[in-house]
Amino acid sequence: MIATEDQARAYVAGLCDPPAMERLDLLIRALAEENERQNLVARATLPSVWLRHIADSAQLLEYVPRETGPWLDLGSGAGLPGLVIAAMRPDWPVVLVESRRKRIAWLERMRDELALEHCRIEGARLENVDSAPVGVISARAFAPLARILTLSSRFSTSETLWLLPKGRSAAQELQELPKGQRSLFHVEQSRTDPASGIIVGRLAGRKRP
Ligand SMILES: C[S@@+](CC[C@H](N)C(=O)[O-])C[C@H]1O[C@@H](n2cnc3c(N)ncnc32)[C@H](O)[C@@H]1O
Repeated sequence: MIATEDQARAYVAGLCDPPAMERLDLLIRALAEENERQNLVARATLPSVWLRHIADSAQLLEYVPRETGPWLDLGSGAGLPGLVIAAMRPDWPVVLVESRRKRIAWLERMRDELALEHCRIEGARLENVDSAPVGVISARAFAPLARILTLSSRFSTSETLWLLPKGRSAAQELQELPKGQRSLFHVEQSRTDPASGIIVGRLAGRKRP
């Protein structure tokens, strides 16, 4: 389990190269500044930003050993986990969906400052984003599991990997799914919080067109 800021930074450094760590350092500095203008993350979490936000996001890469098609991050907000993934894997196509105007502006600015050419911001409600098959769907603190699946299944094929950090409600939310869907997912323990879970799985049936 990763428990301290030093451990979190070392863990993330093990998952990316030194230029990516420089991008993350820049992102963290900008996040602290921008958080004075808009509430991107809870202020109390900033002293443990590596643990609570960066490593918490970066751990999703352990489930994605190589690029498998666009990574779609729903309700990116501050850029968690999507912008962190894009900063660590700048060659991968990453799409950040966010509907709030100030957050869209923040994500666009960071995409430009970090020179993330393969990162695209969809500044719209997810419901209005055109369907296209993706390799990974992530969503942190976006919506209840059943609603995420209802809103986002149109982006998924049988090969799409769903990575849904769910905090302490992971097992409960999974239990509430209809049995057929429930069996497609399981809960992995978060590396940054022993009580938190990440719902991981693939939907059956739809082949990539
Ligand atoms: C609670 S925040 C979580 C942000 C980020 N994922 C994190 O973990 O810090 C949820 C975000 O989803 C965005 N959002 C909510 N509903 C949305 C929708 N239908 N389409 C696009 N974005 C949406 C909100 O504007 C907000 O920034």
